[in-house]
Formats: sequence, structure tokens, C-alpha cells
Amino acid sequence: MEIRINAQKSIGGFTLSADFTVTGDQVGIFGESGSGKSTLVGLLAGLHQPDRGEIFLDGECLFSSRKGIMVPPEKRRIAIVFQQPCLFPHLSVKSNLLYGFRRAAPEHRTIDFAALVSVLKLDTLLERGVNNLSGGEKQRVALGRAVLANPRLLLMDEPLSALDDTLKFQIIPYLKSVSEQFRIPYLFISHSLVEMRLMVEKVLVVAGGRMVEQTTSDQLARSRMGQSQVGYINLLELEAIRRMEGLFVYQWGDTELLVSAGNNQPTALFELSSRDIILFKKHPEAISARNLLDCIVANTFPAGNKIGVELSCGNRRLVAEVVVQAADDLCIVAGSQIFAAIKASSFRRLG
Ligand SMILES: Nc1ncnc2c1ncn2[C@@H]1O[C@H](COP(=O)(O)OP(=O)(O)OP(=O)(O)O)[C@@H](O)[C@H]1O
Repeated sequence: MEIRINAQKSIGGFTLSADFTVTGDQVGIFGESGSGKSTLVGLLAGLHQPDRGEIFLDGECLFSSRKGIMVPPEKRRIAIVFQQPCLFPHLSVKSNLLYGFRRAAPEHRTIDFAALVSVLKLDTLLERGVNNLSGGEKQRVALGRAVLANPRLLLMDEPLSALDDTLKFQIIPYLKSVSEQFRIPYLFISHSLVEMRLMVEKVLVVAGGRMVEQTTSDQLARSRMGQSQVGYINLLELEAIRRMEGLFVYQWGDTELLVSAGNNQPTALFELSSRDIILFKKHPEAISARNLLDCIVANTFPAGNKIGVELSCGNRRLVAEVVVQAADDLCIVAGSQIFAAIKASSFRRLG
């Protein structure tokens, strides 16, 4: 997918000035509230007409003020999934899904209904009405309906913000696998750094109605670490091994970790803040933290008044942070050995 845009739109006292080209099948748009993300979505989908400029999707002109082109929304083959799923309340799950399929031109009705229903785990819900579905189920139906229209671009405008954390992290794998299996590129809009890192690699950063940066989601999280209340969030996909003394033992690469917030699933996603990792220059004799990892400093980076420390722990990476003075005291330089202590209770389970 390639989006090329050079367009302006003023709404009330706000002006969006979008001027960028982006390529990739899973792209994020990140920005604070009011920065212009939804306005940009509206321009791409054809819900707002720019005051002037041009918009191209995969080389096709969707809008040009100079040439007098404005392709209407229904002809763009761009689908949107919003924060609040807008389903038809009088139709069943199946009829809601098929609405997307029937809207597609016959030559684009290529998404296999049964396969999609299976990926989204909607099999047992097909005959139900949509009114008493859970928030996550409704969002899966909205996603399925959008995908069945076989769009050439799926715009996801904060599709997770209305869901609680548990549902949010359950639905993320669906969003990704649907896009990958049915080859539908997406633009994912959010102001959550963690969602960005789980959903996309490439990110456009929007601020004050302008695209200010094109970066990776991980780089973005590192660059914001100094201003963040919670530090850098390490995301760890762990494999359950066994239970031990009330704790859960997980495999992380070639390292075993003791975690208190485990569950009975074979794999689980955890977050760990860079602030919850204590570094030691030498092996401590005895500590209360249940995890002590023997690491190598891979590199360091500035993070406000702190230093970010990327650790190589066997075949995995972790980001810790220390104040500048501590970095000097610990002689933290790339290549040096360091021990990282992590309490079992510092891991927070996401899904
Ligand atoms: N119809 C309108 N009339 C006046 N101002 C508007 C209108 N629509 C949007 N705006 C303003 O334009 C700015 C950008 O809005 P937009 O919805 O694009 O931001 P956003 O980045 O998507 O925010 P959020 O993350 O809160 O959804 C905001 O200041 C908003 O108040």
C-alpha cells in the first residue's frame, strides 16, 4: 500500500496540513488527542473533502483540487472500523457480516466467509442478535463486516479505545491475523504507544495538524521514555512451563522467569516497565527479587534526564533505565556485563 497526500483541510479553527508519502501494509498514525488523526482518516476515506491538494492511494488519484477529482467514499474501497462498532441492531451477526460482502462489487467478493468467521472465532455467534454481544465480540463483528467488503485499505480509528484492557489485548491478534491472512493493508490510529508497538512497525506521528515524524513504533516509544509516567514498556511473549511455590515459571528465549500474575494459558503477553528493572554491576549475594538475569549492555540512549539501557539477555532484549549518575557508577557502556533484578510481581499480564 502506498499513500501519497499533500492536502489541507480547515474545520472550525483547526487546520490539517498533510504532506507525506508512506508505504507499508501495517502503518500507524500516532498523535495526542486533537492532533488531527481522525480528520486525516476522514480525508482518506472521502468523508471530508480537502480544501485543496491531492490524495493518491496505490497511484490512483482519490482527490485533486487542480483536476477537479473527488472519488466518492463508496467508490474508494476503503473501510473504516471505529472506536464504537456501528452494527445494525435489527440484524443477526451473520447478516451484519454479509452486509459487507454484499456491498462489494461481484469481482471483489473474494473473501471466504467461513475462513473469516473462523479466524475471528464468530462461529458460535452467527445466529445471535448483536445487541447483547460483549464489546470485544461487537468489535470483531465490525471488523469482519469491514473485511468481507474486501477493501484495499482498512482504516482503524482507535478501534480499541472503548474496550477494557483484557478485551483489548484479546482482540489485537485478530486485527493482525485478519489483515495478514486476507492481505488487507491497514492504517491503525491510536494514541497508545503499547497498541502501536503491537499493531505496526512503521508510524507517522501527527502533531498540531501536521505530520512531524515518520519512525518505527519501537523508536517512538524509546524517544518518549523520558516524558512517560511509566517508562518504556517492555513487551514479553512468555511460554508457561510450570508452577512453583505459588508463582508461575515462564520461558523467555533461553531464560526462565518467575512471574506472579500468570494464568493457565500456554502463552501469555506481559508488560514490564523499564522502571522495574534494577541493575547491579556485580552479582548480588542475596536479593528478594525472584529474577536475576545475567546480561550484556547492548547500547544506551538518552531519555530526558535518564539513560535508557538496552540489555541483551541471552537471545532476548530488555530496556531498563537509570539516572545519569547511576550509569556512571555502574560503568554502563556497550559490551559491559550487568545483572538485572526483576520482582515476580513486576510483570503485568496483558492477554
Ligand atoms: N466539526 C468540527 N468543528 C470544529 N472543530 C473540529 C471539528 N471536527 C474536528 N475539529 C477539531 O479539529 C481538531 C482535530 O480533531 P481530530 O478529531 O482530527 O483529532 P484526533 O487527533 O483524532 O483526536 P482524538 O484522539 O481525541 O480522537 C480538534 O481540535 C477538534 O476539536
